[in-house]
Amino acid sequence: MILIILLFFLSLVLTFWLVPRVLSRTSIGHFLHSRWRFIEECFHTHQFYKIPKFNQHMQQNQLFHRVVTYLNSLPSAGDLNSVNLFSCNNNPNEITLVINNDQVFPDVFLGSRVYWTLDNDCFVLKMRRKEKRRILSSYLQHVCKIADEIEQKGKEIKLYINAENEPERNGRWISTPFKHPATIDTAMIETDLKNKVKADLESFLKAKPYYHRLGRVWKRSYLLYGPSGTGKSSFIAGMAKFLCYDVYDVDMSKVTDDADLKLLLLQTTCKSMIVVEDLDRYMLEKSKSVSLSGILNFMDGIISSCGEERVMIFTVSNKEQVDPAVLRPGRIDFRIHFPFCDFSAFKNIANSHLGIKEHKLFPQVEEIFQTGASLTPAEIGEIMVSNRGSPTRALKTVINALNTHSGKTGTSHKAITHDPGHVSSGLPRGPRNLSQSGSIDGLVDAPSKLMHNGSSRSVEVDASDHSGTFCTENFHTGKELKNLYGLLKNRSRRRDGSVDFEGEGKVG
Ligand SMILES: Nc1ncnc2c1ncn2[C@@H]1O[C@H](COP(=O)(O)OP(=O)(O)OP(=O)(O)O)[C@@H](O)[C@H]1O
Ligand SMILES: [Mg+2]
Repeated sequence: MILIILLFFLSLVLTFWLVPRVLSRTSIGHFLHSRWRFIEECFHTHQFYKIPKFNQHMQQNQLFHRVVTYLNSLPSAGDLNSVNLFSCNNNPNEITLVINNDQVFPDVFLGSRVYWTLDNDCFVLKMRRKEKRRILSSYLQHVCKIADEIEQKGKEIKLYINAENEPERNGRWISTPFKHPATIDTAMIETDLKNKVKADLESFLKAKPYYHRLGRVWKRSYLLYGPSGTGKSSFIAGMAKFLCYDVYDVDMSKVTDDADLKLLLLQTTCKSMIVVEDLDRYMLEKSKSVSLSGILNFMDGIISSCGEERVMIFTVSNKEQVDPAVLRPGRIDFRIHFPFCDFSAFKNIANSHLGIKEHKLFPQVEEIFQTGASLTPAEIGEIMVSNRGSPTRALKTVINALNTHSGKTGTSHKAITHDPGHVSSGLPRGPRNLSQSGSIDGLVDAPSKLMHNGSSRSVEVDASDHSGTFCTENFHTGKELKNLYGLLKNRSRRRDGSVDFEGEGKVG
């Protein structure tokens, strides 16, 4: 009796556990499954649609390529018995999978099963006749949409800059591949804020029907504001890469008049990012060639409806200096503040640049931050890059630089905010005297040590002249000298009181 019960249980286990597992993990299961599908399909009549690679004039059929991209993206692509694998010259790491002539590629859409086969240079789509009305058109739209999204993600981004307005030039934009290494994730702003921006961009990408239902142009505008060197331009690069949009960087100094600005906009493409940097500074210029009304129309005028799916980005140091009409919703939809570094931002930079999460000097750094001292992410990053061989030396250099900012008066830059008079009176955030101690001042001091070395000018900065903690660096190129100049310029901008000291990053 016991034996019978045991045998019964054994047969149950075999039937319901072992057999399905064996079948699902071996080719027997696959074979039986496909035979069953074949038999099932025999009871239906089918409709066939051909998608040839070329038309009668031997021009490429874009739908054919979209189908290739789409089929490649399906998870079932890997289940086929045999496929051809290709990689292209442009990107050898990208493997493309192309089905064989004799392969059947199944797909499911809205609960219906469809089949793709490749017949020489022609895809054949097979679906049940009774279902074609319900799914054919929406299925093909789905194929195109997915393929376009994939292509958009994989495409090489381009940076366009507006050239001088010369009659013989064909178009106003010159392009170059955009290879900026920054991403939204590498930006030195709060993680929450990064996630908000990503979510906002993602929802914008999907919002075409929504915008159209409202009768609005499908575009979104961002204002990035904050002092120089806080990472605004790098963030723009990250946003462009996130969207996979080409970037049109408008150099306002090359725009000849309002009409020229309109023309530039007309010559941009959809799915692009239009960037105008330092708008506040441009608007303060006395002899500017574009009027306020020209800028307002560019941002949200009738002309902005020529071309869709565009993101516009404007950067300013001080948004208070910008006409409120420029900042109204529609012209600016999302504001991102780029503040000076606080201790938490400092720790992120130390982690990314030096690979340290903790250090015995951190409490000292924190203490100085609490006095209100701070540097821009660019300044801290630069010190860390220069001293990356020694975290201790890097941190000591940061401490020196922070002390130089706040130590002597104990006044924070936040305190200065409310008293613009102080800003121009040369208090802590102003440019430091060349003879002051501190590593960055060491850099500033460098021009006095310019050395002529053949055709290249070499600037040697000697640590021992100052705090003794500064990393010795040689500056050989004009670009590096320009960086030095940039640091000087950053300081003098702060003296102008043109920066916005609002404290923590926030979304407007
Ligand atoms: N995540 C980062 N980590 C380290 N350095 C960074 C980071 N982001 C930007 N930087 C550096 O900081 C410097 C300033 O960045 P960026 O040019 O983006 O600032 P900005 O706010 O646009 O300045 P400006 O207003 O002067 O144009 C650059 O040299 C850049 O390489
Ligand atoms: Mg910038």
